[in-house]
Amino acid sequence: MFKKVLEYAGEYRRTTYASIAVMLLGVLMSVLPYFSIYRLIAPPLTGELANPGQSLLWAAAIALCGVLYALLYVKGLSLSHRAAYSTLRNLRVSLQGRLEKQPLGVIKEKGTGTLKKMFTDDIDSIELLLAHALPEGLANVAVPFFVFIAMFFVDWKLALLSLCSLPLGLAAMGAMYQAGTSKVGDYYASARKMNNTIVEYINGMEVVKVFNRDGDSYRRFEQDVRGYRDFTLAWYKVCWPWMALYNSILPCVALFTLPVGAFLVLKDYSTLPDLALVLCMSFGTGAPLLRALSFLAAMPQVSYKIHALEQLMSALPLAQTEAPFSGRDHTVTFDRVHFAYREEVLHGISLTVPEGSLTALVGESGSGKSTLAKLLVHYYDVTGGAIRLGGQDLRDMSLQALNDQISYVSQEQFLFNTSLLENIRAGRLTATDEEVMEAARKAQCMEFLDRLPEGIHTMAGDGGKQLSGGERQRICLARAILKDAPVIVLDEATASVDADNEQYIQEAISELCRGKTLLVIAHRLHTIRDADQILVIRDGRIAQRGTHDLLMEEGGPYRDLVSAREQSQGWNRRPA
Ligand SMILES: Nc1ncnc2c1ncn2[C@@H]1O[C@H](COP(=O)(O)OP(=O)(O)OP(=O)(O)O)[C@@H](O)[C@H]1O
Repeated sequence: MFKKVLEYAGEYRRTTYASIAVMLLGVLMSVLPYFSIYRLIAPPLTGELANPGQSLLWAAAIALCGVLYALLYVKGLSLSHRAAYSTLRNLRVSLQGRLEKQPLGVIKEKGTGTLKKMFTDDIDSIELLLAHALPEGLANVAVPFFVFIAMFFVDWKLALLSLCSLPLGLAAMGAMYQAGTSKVGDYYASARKMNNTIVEYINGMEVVKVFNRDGDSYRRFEQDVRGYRDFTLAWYKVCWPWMALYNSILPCVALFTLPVGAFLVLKDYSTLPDLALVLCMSFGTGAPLLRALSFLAAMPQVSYKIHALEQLMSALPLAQTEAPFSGRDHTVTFDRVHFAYREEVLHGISLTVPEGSLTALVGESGSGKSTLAKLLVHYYDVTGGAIRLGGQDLRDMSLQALNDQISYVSQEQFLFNTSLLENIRAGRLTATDEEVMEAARKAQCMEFLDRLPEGIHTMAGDGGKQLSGGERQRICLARAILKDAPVIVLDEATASVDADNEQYIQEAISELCRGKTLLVIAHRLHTIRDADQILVIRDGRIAQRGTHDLLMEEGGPYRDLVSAREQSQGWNRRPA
């Protein structure tokens, strides 16, 4: 466990070792006074006359050790914390680097709560390991270890007696570990669940209020918070008895030494001064052992978190190379593509979107349309087959190279809490203010930007909450227009917007799509009547393909879909 974490210490590994050395000296200073005490009480035991000068010297040594212990302890802690927090920083940067290489879809599935917990709380908990358990724990175990060895040179029988409590204490500690490990998984899972629920509860508050789901939502919240409490208590409950046992047995190094040692002295197997010395040494080891133990209780939890972090870090990265895009054109090809989240949802999809053409995907909810779009923008790796852009497999180019060629306009429109100008500029960071304004104009944003007090310099608010859904959509379209990628993947918004907004959005989309290779997930069928090709997706397979006229004439799933939509929303809309 220490080794794994120390790999991230980098240049601070030496600082960690220095902190261990300083702590070792510190703990030694906390044990030496017991030797001085022995020197103070030894003369009467050996029948020597006490020397006041020497006694004063031993007393001064006790005080000096106390001062040195405090100084070394502070220095050791300052070194260990410097090393620990630098290692935590390295861990966070490394985790971010690994996550960046993993498929975006996989990252999103983990949930904001879980990821936030890993980045903050879980990594923070490793501080206990690096700043305390490693330097303090090690020093507090090492010094008693050497003291026990020294005891053997004094009197091996008495030394053995003072070690007698160790096996009992260690057995109790082992039992605690075993019991704790069996529960820590449940505890950790419940913490993760609670985190995700809290994040979801906060994010979904608006929906909860609108649909009067306060009761339901609160019940789930309450249930997961209660679950966390129950699992935590269950975990503590199995650990507490063993903790109490080893905490009381282990430091009692005089448990056997005092009664049995006195018997040995009476029987002349040992001497009184040796017994006094061994007892002093034993008492000296009690406090460091207790301190070392205080860290042990948390170790199963820390170990579990390190394991979870390792798992996250070692998840398969997205298949990609460093190569730039070198496709011959921007024709998109799906070649017998299979894909599974857990169960397979796409079963051998083959399709071609010729450069400069519009292909529309239609189908019932859950048929696999969004998954196809996400695969094209490489949110996930296909589980079978291949997706090519201009003949080049997506896995044979870097994600950045692919991103330069494709704009994905999804239903989730995320705006950063910065100015609208900067939000649009995110499409092409090198764009001038004039170019951003031009993109905003093309995306029909001026209509609402002119109404805002600070125009395009208005702050978007947390997640773009200052704007209406339609306005947010247009800002995102402006971003895509500015990016000007040759391939556009458009997941049409299902959320209904008012007629004015819809007209603006359709105009922005037309501007964005002019002359591009287009894959559109169409929820409103009237918008794709002029598509070069319409694919009807059903249960992860292509059920029908052709133009609108051809498919209407042919009959089958497409015509059924059109009739169903006609019935539900009317067909008298203007084509895009
Ligand atoms: N992250 C995920 N994890 C597991 N299963 C998923 C995930 N996302 C989608 N699915 C499943 O994959 C199947 C296809 O989903 P997909 O979102 O591609 O359908 P869709 O046709 O785009 O639906 P809609 O029109 O409602 O957006 C569905 O059965 C869905 O439940």
